[in-house]
Amino acid sequence: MDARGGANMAAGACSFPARSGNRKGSVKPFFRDELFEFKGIWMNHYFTDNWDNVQSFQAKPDDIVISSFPRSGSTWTSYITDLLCAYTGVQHANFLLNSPRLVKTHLPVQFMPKSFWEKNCKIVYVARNPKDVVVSYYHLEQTLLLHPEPGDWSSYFQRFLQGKMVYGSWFDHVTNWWKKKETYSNLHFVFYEDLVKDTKREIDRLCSFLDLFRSSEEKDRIAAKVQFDQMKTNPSVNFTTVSAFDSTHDFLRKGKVGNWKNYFTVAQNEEFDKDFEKKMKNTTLEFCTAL
Ligand SMILES: Nc1ncnc2c1ncn2[C@@H]1O[C@H](COP(=O)(O)OS(=O)(=O)O)[C@@H](OP(=O)(O)O)[C@H]1O
Repeated sequence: MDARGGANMAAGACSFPARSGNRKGSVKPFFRDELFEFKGIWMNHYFTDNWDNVQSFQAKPDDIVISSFPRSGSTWTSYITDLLCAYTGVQHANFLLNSPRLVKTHLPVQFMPKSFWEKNCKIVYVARNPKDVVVSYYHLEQTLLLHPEPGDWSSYFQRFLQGKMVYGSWFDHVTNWWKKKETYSNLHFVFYEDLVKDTKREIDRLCSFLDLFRSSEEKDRIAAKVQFDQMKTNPSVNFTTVSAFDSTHDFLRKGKVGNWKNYFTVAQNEEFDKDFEKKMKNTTLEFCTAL
């Protein structure tokens, strides 16, 4: 979980859950860590060793949380939100202040520190077609050295369906966050595919949710600044250069809807669709997985 910036923007960036990659005397700064079941969710130690601090995190009422299952567009949404909170065409003094804090997390809803609920913080949840998520996650895990070895594509695909991923099952993650909307109104869903299709409209919606008033010109400037090609060349949001990554894959990789079609076999697609239908049958959340 990163506070003020998932997009590593202004002051006060911190990571949550946060800890050093140098665990239990390991000489390597980062190392591949195995999955284990943690309170019913597959996790790795990198994200759980700091658990008491995570759970006792003290939220402030104006904190803005950006939550998602990994690889769903959270960096993009964090960057947009960060610019919306800070941007007036030129960087003004507030840009250097620590409020509001942006807190980026991939925690399943049941793991969220209770302080966020008590303070009624605004939470933006980003969701993406799981077929693109699994492909994107597969590439990330090849390069992000603190995650478990991804193995080959077909076994990774099976693990995704079984929910044996860092942060658990995509299906549970998304549907449980969606269910939270029934009892918590300060929760806004953003869909990656909508952001790709019409960034400006999603920025408008974010502004309404966050009670931010930005001129049309400001929103246009932000929409241009957060396009994939712009972000890819921006080291503060394309984290490929940080030391936990080897440099063979890009953190901001393709930025496309439907890239899964280059990886799924016909049989995998059929298996996925069947599983999707079964696991999503009790939720009102609708997804188009054919895109
Ligand atoms: N501006 C913009 N336009 C389109 N797509 C974008 C953009 N910014 C990030 N991305 C894509 O989002 C994917 C990464 O998601 P996350 O930021 O949630 O990843 S992470 O969990 O924090 O590692 C990852 O998807 P893939 O390219 O499919 O791997 C990023 O490229």
